Amino acid sequence: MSSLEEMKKQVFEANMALVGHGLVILTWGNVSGIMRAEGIVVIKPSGVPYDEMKAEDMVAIDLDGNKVEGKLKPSSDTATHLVLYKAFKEIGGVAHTHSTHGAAWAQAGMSIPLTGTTHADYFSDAIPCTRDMTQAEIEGEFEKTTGDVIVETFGNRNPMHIPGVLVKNHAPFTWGKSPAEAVRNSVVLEEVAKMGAIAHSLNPNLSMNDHLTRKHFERKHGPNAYYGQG
Ligand SMILES: O=C(CO)[C@@H](O)[C@@H](O)COP(=O)(O)O
Repeated sequence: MSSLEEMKKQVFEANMALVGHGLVILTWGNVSGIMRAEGIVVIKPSGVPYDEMKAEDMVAIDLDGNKVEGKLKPSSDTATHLVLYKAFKEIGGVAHTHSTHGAAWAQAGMSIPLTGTTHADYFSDAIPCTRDMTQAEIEGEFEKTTGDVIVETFGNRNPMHIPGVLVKNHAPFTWGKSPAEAVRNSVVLEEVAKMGAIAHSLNPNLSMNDHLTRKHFERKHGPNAYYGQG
């Protein structure tokens, strides 16, 4: 199996895992993976029902968005994925879902606060919500700008320490070292979004002390990983 065929298989399995975890319905969402040495991104085809999708349907594009292999049209979110790969050099996979609770926090325009150890095990801080896009941005290259606004939201923070974001009035994007890890982070994001929504409705004044957060995050990611030192 060539490295491209292997990546198409990985990306296909990751997209099917979105369905398996109940994170997408119809044709919503998408997962991609990057072959950095070859400068190729493999992504889900646009508008294809998951129950009709095959590994060979995955589309290969270069970092400028030009199709290099595949019969179908790449996902409509391709430009967003490409911005993230160019800005976040450590990531190997990107996932986008419209998972209910994550999309609800995005529609509310609220970051998911860090108030639980489940959250702290995977995200070292609140899961941020991006700012509003300007009218010019909305009317311009919307998908590329969606990526730009995500990158702007992170500033110089380590994206591997907060491997996900809520795009305001849209939905979550997550990433990781591989397509499978990006999907794992989408699963966690949806779970902590659900927990956060319930906790917030019970007590709007949620809090969590830094030491507990730091202990849990460093347990998973090693000493000094907290606050992006790792
Ligand atoms: O976010 C959206 C649309 O808002 C997309 O994820 C969703 O429609 C899936 O599009 P693709 O089938 O990947 O082109």
